Amino acid sequence: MTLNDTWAFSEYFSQLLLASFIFVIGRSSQDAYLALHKEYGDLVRIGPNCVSICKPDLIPTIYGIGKGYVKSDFYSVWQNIVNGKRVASMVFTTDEAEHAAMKKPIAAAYSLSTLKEFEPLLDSTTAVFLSRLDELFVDTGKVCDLGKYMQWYAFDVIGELTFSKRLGFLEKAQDVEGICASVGKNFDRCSVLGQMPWLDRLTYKNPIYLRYFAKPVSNPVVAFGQRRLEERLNDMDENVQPEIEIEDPALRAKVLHGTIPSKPDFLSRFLTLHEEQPDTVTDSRLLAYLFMNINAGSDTIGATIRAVFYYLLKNPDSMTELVNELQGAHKASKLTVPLPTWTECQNLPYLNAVIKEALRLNPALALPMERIVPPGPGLKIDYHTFPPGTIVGINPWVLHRDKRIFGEDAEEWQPKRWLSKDQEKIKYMDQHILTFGAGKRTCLGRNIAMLELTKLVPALLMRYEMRLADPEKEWRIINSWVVRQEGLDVVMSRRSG
Ligand code: HEM
Repeated sequence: MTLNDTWAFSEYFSQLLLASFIFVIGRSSQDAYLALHKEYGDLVRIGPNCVSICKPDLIPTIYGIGKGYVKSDFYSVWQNIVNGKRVASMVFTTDEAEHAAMKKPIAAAYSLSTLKEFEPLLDSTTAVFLSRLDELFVDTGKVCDLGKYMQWYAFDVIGELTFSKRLGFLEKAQDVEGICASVGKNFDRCSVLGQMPWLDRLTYKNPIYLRYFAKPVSNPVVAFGQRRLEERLNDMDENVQPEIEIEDPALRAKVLHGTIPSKPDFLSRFLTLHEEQPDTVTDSRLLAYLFMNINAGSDTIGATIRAVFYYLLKNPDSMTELVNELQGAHKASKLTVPLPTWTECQNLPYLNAVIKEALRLNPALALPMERIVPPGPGLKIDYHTFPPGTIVGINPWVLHRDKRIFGEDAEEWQPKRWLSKDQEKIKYMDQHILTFGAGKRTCLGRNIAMLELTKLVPALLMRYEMRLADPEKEWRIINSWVVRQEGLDVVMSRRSG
């Protein structure tokens, strides 16, 4: 079959079946996209006006700054409704001017230099996490659904960073106010509607529905942020998370209680901006910032930590190599236990390679990141020209398995690829990592994510030996744009020495 034939075939296929809609409803679209690209090549038409692209060297063209490719209506579907009006968070606005206005005041709060200030907040939640794992699983020998706890950890961290309070997931060992379920439902619904945005305009964003039936705040996650905001404004911050007994004094010393006004959490930063620039940081934008943190910074982190541990547990050699590195560093007084510092963690090559490999094989957002071809000559790839208005996107899950970029073992877990002596090769691979997006719309929370991942993995591995409860069992991946993996059941014990 020639490229023209395959293109025609996939065109026919997409028209007939509305391919992307069907893949996404099936919840395993990452496999469907991979299979289609293997069969039909670099360009696969997945909807009447939509093309999935998997080809090296195209990231700068589609996502590069100043190239004019804007986000498609896939993103509009995720915009929330507050009091009958659309309120887009930064992730989901398709309007570049609005995006710039939203980003400018808050960008510094997410910068690398601010990171250090977040460490005590992060350590506080990690101390609670370890203490809960000790109590609930190590002391009892019960099997731990580590995936579930990792998601709760991620929620509590973002609560601690945003509101200076853990949201109580770990303390209560439950989904507080059903917020995980709400975030999950929102991903489930919007990932499907995003394939046919007109369906969203016809239903949830229909003016009649909005006028007569919609709740004042459409999304429970926004309502959740609103309640936390009101608590802060009414000085009702304390005592939200139940106090738990923490036996280990080294962990107890790290746990922060209640709100100290000088603590640099996101909410206090946003409130200061709200006071200083009320016309820019309006009431609704303030809520959008809170929603953005909870929505963008919880499930994505949970999915990535789960992947790190899944691959380590499935690859015992890799686990041993990492534990040896950590123990060696600890013996040389270069790694603090129970909670290592960010600076220490950055100096551990195998740890960083493991995290990079998990981010490559398991990008937390696994659908094409859709952009619209701008006015002008169109997008020319090989002998195809896609006219302005065509929706194009690269799916990180597929690109990260491309052998032309990552080599013959592209589909395998191989952290050592990141430790190659060939710096050019590493640079080329790095240029093709899309886990955090690319260009102007790159993930704003990337530094926080790396801080969280890089500190948590050694903290857990220095404390516990872990094994899969059933080594033969595979996890289940549910793809609702964010990938949610189920079935990471582990048995854990305290590591000796
Ligand atoms: C491992 C964790 C994370 C992953 C894999 C991830 C991934 C991504 C990706 C792929 C995008 C771009 C989406 C697109 O262009 O379609 C994005 C955007 C964004 N992310 Fe993250 N993210 C993570 C953690 C976080 C955290 C912790 C926060 C905040 C606390 C955050 C906040 C944002 C924001 C605000 C944007 C929009 C940026 C913009 O449009 O300017 N993310 N993220």
